[in-house]
Amino acid sequence: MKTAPWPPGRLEDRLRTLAEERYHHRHPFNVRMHEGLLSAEELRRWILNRFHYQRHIPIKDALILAKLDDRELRRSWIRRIHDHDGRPEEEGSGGIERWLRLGEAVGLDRALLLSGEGVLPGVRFAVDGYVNFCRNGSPLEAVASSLTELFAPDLMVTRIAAWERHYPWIEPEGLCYFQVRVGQGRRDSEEALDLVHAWARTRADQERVLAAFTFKCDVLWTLLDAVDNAMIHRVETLDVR
Ligand SMILES: O=C(O)c1cc(C(=O)O)c2c(n1)C(=O)C(=O)c1cc(C(=O)O)[nH]c1-2
Repeated sequence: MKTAPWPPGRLEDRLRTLAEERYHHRHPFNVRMHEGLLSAEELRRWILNRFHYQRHIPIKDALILAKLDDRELRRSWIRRIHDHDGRPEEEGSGGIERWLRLGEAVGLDRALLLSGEGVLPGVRFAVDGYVNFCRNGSPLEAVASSLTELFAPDLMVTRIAAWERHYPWIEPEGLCYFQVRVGQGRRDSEEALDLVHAWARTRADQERVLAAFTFKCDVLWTLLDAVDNAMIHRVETLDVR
């Protein structure tokens, strides 16, 4: 006998329960960040390594775009690439540019971020894992893996407040990436959730959604593990002090 699909709302409840356990807001590195316990060196290392994630987001979105066979859907999804890469007619726009400015706000040269030097092996593996998951997965799985963004805006609001309070040495323009992303993240994750609700018609599909979401939580967690462990073992891949 085939297992019946969960009723509407149940899938979302399951996602929220999973996030409560596994989303990276619970990672010890984020907890210490919000408590104001990170050194300048630790924050810089996070920003440098997270840039590796940021610059791959439009690449994975281009892979998803290529899987969408509907013109309206492609028209909507392509906005994500513009949001990160910026539009040619708006020089200096886009999330990647704002992240480079975040780097500058903590004293990291943009040339260093762009060089990729100092990106930890664990971060490279985690980001490769995410990009390849979207390359090889079904449209449903690839879109579902972006659903962690349902929980990113609240985390960013906490992060902005924590940075203003505990790390006043960071130039305020550095926060711009997060201030802009809060709204974009809410809109993008609601769009992704609507697609997932429309596409996941069977219990097996719904289970695939949860598996994709869990995988993505693990990507984000592993990225922070790598950054955190570099501190503990003082891996001197790069002096970013
Ligand atoms: O700082 C964060 O905690 C955080 C989390 C996430 C997320 O949960 O995937 C994203 C972002 N930031 C982000 O800035 C971003 O552009 C983004 C895109 C995506 C995605 O999977 O498509 N996630 C996230």
